[in-house]
Amino acid sequence: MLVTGNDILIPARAGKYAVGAFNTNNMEITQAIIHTAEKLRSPVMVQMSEGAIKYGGQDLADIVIDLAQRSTVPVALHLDHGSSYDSALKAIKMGFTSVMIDASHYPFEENVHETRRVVEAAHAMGISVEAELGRLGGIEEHVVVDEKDAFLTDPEEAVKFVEETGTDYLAIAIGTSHGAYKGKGRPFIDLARIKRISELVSIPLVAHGSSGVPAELVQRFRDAGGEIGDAVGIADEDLQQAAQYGIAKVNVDTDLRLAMTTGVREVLKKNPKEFDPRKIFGPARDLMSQVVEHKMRVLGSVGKA
Ligand SMILES: O=C(COP(=O)(O)O)N(O)CCCCO
Ligand code: NA
Ligand SMILES: [Zn+2]
Repeated sequence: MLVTGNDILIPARAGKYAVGAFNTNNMEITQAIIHTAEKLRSPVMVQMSEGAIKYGGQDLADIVIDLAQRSTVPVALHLDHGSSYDSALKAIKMGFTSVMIDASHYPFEENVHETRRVVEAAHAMGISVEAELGRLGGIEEHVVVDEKDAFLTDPEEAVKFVEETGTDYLAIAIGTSHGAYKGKGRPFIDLARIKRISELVSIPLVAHGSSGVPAELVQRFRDAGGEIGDAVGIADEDLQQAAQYGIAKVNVDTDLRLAMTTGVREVLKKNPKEFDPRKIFGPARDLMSQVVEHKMRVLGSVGKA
């Protein structure tokens, strides 16, 4: 069934598990996400960035909405990194049941103002909202500690932000970053900060930049002809700990991108004569389903639907 983000995330925070929010850009990715959620009896959030909306438009949104409506588990369609009030309202008109307004790059007051506008409009239409406080990722090792703190979400400021905006869930900057290169060795994620924020803020918390970038997938990508540097992601154990500390939504895009591309590359490399789209995209869909399954097991959402 198609539900709002609150319907999925409030129980997740209360139950100390997290729910995967997986980015989609086509039918196969959407099927891998929702069919795996049904197989595992897991709630799930399917998200589209503004780039995905540009790429697939209402056609793609309708694929998600139709699968969600027919699904036997709760599914929300979420706008990822909405950049403006207009973008959020457009997504709601397209049938999205959850929208992010990401005004985290503005000064605090402007972030509050922009977020509150979206919250008022979305709530008037029964849609739930994600906002962001703090600067996500891209924190390099060379950044000295206090500068590093300048990026990460301040717990006391988070309390004020949630009170002043009425946002339903909050994306916090905890050291993670988007993409395949999240640091060296075991990338930094500030579990102590998550715990502190969760003690002060009772709404569901969101972790962006949480792909695991598993080494075996990276190697398969390379072996199939892909080129990628020393890619590394967030450790499964760290995400499990974060879910104990109030993280209820975990964003995953890079792992699905790597899985789809690896699946396609392997077929094309192995069978240069192949040109049946079902034989090219089918294995990619299967590999993405494996990635989604692993993540749901790590986050603890299996059987929660
Ligand atoms: O937080 C994330 C996903 O992070 P990750 O790149 O770790 O999958 N997203 O919001 C998805 C869009 C960013 C481009 O990947
Ligand atoms: Na988001
Ligand atoms: Zn993100």
